[in-house]
Amino acid sequence: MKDTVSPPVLTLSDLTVHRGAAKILDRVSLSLAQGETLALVGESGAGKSTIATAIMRLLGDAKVEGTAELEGAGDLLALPEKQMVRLRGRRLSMIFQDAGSALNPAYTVGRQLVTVLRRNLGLSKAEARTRAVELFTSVGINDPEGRLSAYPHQLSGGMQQRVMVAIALAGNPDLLLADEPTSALDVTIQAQIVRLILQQTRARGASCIFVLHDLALASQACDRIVVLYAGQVVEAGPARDVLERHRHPYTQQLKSCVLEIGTEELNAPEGTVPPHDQMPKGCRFATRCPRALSRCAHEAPPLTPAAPEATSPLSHHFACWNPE
Ligand SMILES: Nc1ncnc2c1ncn2[C@@H]1O[C@H](COP(=O)(O)OP(=O)(O)OP(=O)(O)O)[C@@H](O)[C@H]1O
Repeated sequence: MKDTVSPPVLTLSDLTVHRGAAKILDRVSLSLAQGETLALVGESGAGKSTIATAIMRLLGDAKVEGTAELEGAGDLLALPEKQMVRLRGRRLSMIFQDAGSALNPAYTVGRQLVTVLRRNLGLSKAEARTRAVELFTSVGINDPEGRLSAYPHQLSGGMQQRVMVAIALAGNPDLLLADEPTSALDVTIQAQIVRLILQQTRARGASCIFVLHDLALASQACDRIVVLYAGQVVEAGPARDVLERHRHPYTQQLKSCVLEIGTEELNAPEGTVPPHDQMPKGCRFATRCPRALSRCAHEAPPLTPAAPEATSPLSHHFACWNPE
C-alpha cells in the first residue's frame, strides 16, 4: 500500500446522492492517499460515475450530502462555485467516457488545449503552443505539431482520448478522475489508454481515481480497489487483498466474471440489481447473495476492517454479515 502516514489527498465521508426519490449513492466513504491510484469497480449503475462527477461538483440538480475533503482546499461539496471553477483543471481534472462528445467539434484540438493551458497556467499564446506540443508528445500523439490543427472528427477515437488526457493533464492537477475512459474504444486501444493515464499520473506524482468495470484490469493497474454495489461500498482495500483475499460474496461474483472472461465466456453475476424503489432495507446485495442470512434482509452490515486491529481507512474493509 502507498503512504499511509501523510494525510489523504481526498476523503469522502458519507457521500449520499439523491435523484428524486432514488438514493443513487448511500453513505460512501473512502480515502485516497497521495500518489495513489484507486479503482472504483462494480456493475453498470452501481454509482461509479456519480462518485467521480460528485467530486467535480458536476451533478446538476441532484441532492448531495456528506463531505469530500480535498487536502488544502476544504470540503468540495461546500465550496462556493467560484472556488470550484478555480480548482477544476488545476487541482482536479476529469477524463470522461466518450472523448468524442467531450471535445468541442467546432474548434481544433490544438485551440482547445491551448485555451486550457492559457487559462490554467497563465501562459502566453506562444508558450502555450510549445507546451501543447510537449503534452501531445507525452501522450503518444504522432506529428504533434500537425495534429494541433486537426478537428476532433479528423482523429480516431483513441487519438481523441489521448487529446482528452493531454487536456486533463494541462493544469498539472494532483487528482485525476478517469471515468471509464476506454469504454467507447476498440479493445486493443483500451489497455494502451489505461496504461497511458496511469503512467502519466504516476510520472507526475498525482493521484487517480479510475472508474472501471473490470476487476482484473483494476487489480493489475491500480493500488487500491473499492467495490460498489447499488450505490454502496461493499469492499475496499489494497488491490491484492480485494482480488485474492476478498470477503464479500459480491466481490467473489465479480471475480468469477473475470475468470469467465479469461475463458472467453462472459458470465455476469446472476440476477439483477433491485430497482431503487425496491431496495432491501438491510444489505442491498441480499436478494442475489448465495450466503444471505435472515438478518441480511433487515440490517445493513457496516464496513468492518478485515484485520480487526487495522485502524487505517486505507486498509482492507468489507460490509457483510456472513463473509467468505
Ligand atoms: N442524470 C441522471 N438522472 C437520473 N438518474 C441517473 C442520472 N445519472 C445516473 N443516474 C442513475 O444513477 C445510478 C448510478 O449511475 P452511474 O452512472 O453513477 O453508475 P455507474 O456505476 O457509473 O454505471 P456505468 O458503469 O453504466 O457508467 C443509476 O441507477 C443511473 O440510472
